[in-house]
Amino acid sequence: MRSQAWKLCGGAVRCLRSAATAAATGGGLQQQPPQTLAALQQLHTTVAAAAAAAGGPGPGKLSAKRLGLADVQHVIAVASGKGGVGKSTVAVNLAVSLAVQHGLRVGLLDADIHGPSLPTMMGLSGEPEASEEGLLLPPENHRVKCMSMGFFMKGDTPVVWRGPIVNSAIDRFLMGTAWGHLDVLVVDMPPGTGDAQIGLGQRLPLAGAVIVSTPQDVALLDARRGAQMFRKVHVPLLGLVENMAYYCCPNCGHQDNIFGSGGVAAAAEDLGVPLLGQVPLNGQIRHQSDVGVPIVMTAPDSPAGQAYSSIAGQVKARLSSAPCEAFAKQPTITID
Ligand SMILES: Nc1ncnc2c1ncn2[C@@H]1O[C@H](COP(=O)(O)OP(=O)(O)OP(=O)(O)O)[C@@H](O)[C@H]1O
Repeated sequence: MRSQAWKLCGGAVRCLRSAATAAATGGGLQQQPPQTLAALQQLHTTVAAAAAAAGGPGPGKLSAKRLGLADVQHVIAVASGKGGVGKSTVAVNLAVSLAVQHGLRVGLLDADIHGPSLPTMMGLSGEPEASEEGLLLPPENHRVKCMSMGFFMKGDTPVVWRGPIVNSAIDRFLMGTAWGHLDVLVVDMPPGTGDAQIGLGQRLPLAGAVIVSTPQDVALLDARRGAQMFRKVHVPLLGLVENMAYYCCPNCGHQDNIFGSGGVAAAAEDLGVPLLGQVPLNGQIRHQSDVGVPIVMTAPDSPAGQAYSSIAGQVKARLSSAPCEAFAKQPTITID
């Protein structure tokens, strides 16, 4: 029974590849709707059937304890209300720090289907292989297993899938990846607080969320909205991270709060959650992301490296104090 399920999943993997290829090479949904939609429909059918064959709750619902997530202890989200505030950079450095500095088994899922930056930031490229059982094998670097739509995209062609199809693809990456035994799976959420993010917050079996913001008022307002969104879907807030908190001139040492100061700490206090850390605005952070070696690997003792390590330590401590929170509510992923 079980092996049949895995074989069905192999079909799902092939379909995901062909759907991604259709989107990348043909310009996506608008140009090639029948192929892309058909591939995703097939993917839907095979994964749902696989769950049913593996003893899951039947077509329509996938238990989070099935398939690739079976041995994942905690899933956490790194989110931001506003785009471009450094959420992915925090997610990557948090994941690598948890693995390299704090000794955990870690995975990183890029849930940003439209702007996947994880392969570049983690120094990975090429299409993932499938396991004998048919699950995607996550490429690994810096001791972190990774999955991203970026692995399946060719060149600079955008993915033009819309809401439900994007949700489907994220669910398949979550369930259809052979994560193996992980202490923590970090999910880099797409930016914003719209339908997609609310849906993800409801569907993912989240143990908690880290919210990233810059100190700027417009970013903070959206960060507060993001925090409330997670509360509404009953996901605990692990804390806030202030990114680009200050700039320290490498020549004279003068420190400047370019985007303002104090706002993220005040928001954390209002929300009753910890301010996990303050990461400086620093050219090395950007450079290391661009070359695929996060700064926690190259300069762990720098102010930025220490900030990421401290954030990771607090997240680890919080997860250790609530070991089964992730699956306590037995979430399900609904396949429409
Ligand atoms: N602390 C920092 N210092 C310097 N550059 C940074 C810092 N944090 C992030 N960056 C840079 O800012 C840019 C945006 O960062 P990132 O992609 O992590 O943001 P994001 O919030 O995930 O964006 P998106 O909304 O597109 O998902 C990147 O070029 C990144 O290298």
